[in-house]
Amino acid sequence: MASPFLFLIILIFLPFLLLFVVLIFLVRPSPAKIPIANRHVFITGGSSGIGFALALKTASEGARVSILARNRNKLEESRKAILLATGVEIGVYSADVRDPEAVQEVIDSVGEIDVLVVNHGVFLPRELDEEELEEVRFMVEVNVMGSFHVIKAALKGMKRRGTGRGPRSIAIMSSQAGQVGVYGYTAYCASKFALRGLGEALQQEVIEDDIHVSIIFPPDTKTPGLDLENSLRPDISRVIAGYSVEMKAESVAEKTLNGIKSGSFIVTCNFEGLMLSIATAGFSPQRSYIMAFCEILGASFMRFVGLCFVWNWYGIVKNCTAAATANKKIDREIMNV
Ligand SMILES: NC(=O)C1=CN([C@@H]2O[C@H](COP(=O)(O)OP(=O)(O)OC[C@H]3O[C@@H](n4cnc5c(N)ncnc54)[C@H](OP(=O)(O)O)[C@@H]3O)[C@@H](O)[C@H]2O)C=CC1
Ligand SMILES: CCCCCCCCCCCCCCCC(=O)[C@@H](N)CO
Repeated sequence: MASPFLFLIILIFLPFLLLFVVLIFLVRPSPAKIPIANRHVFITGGSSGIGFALALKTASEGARVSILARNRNKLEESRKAILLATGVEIGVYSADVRDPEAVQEVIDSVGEIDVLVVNHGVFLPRELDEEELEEVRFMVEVNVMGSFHVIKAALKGMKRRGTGRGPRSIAIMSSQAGQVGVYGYTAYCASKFALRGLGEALQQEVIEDDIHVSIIFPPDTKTPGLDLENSLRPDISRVIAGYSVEMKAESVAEKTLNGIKSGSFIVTCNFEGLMLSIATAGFSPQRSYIMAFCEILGASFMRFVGLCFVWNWYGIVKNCTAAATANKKIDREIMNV
């Protein structure tokens, strides 16, 4: 006869077990695997940082790779570097993603795309009050409209419903600043949050074409873009972003590629990112019943953790602002003497 203790254990775990079984049947879309070898991968912003690391990685895994960016010299350098490292010749194309015709022309010229990586992006962190509207418009136009131009230009060719070409992927580079509002990033956060909405809606529209959307949420990543950003960044932004560990571009590229291959909708890059994805799961599609299980069990606890972080960040904002005001006062006193 089973002991009462065993009975109790079963009783406690039964609901979890049931939930798990339900989730196996509930999660949508159904699992998908995206092959990379011998397929055409098209990467915007592939001449620098994360995009370059991804171009290198996909080329070394046997994909045909094309990259798009503005600066021809950087494109050429990337082509040479990848040829040297892998022996693979990639295609390089110069266009500004803000120019829909130029983007369309490039995409029409490269042939069928199997994996589209919308990775280009610009970031100029500054308090909104200090930022020119021109800079806000620049970030929104490149990060949001630029992504629309690229996706729209590629979509018709990628769709071709029922052509038996195998599953295709559209991967979009957001940021942890697309999951969390961060001081000094009003425009950038707006642009990166926007990409999530774009991706969630788009996945419903393209699922029947066997196209699988992934959104990647990296933390600070060591790239030329970050070096430039660091020269502008308000201190408070630096402190808040510092709560998520900085990564190397190669590691982010590796996470990105694994996410694409497994057809994951939300792709996280480090531990903090994984926690953020549980805290912000919302109504996003989820293929993995294991992740769905973690999201359900983690939801309320992660909300509590999130509130603790927010408490801490508001404290930082208060202290830094008080310190800055005090400094100004001292400056004024010194000057008055
Ligand atoms: N580095 C980081 O800390 C993080 C970055 N991200 C995101 O990852 C992506 C890549 O970032 P990262 O590697 O750091 O960036 P980099 O600044 O190192 O590279 C940006 C790439 O995008 C291209 N690009 C920029 N503007 C345009 C444009 N108007 N038209 C076409 N191409 C353009 C650049 O080439 P060119 O200038 O020649 O056009 C370059 O190839 C971005 O979307 C960024 O928001 C997300 C989280 C963290
Ligand atoms: C246990 C739960 C942990 C939660 C930790 C939360 C940390 C949030 C940090 C947000 C970081 C935003 C980085 C933006 C990087 C980026 O996109 C730029 N480098 C480009 O501008």
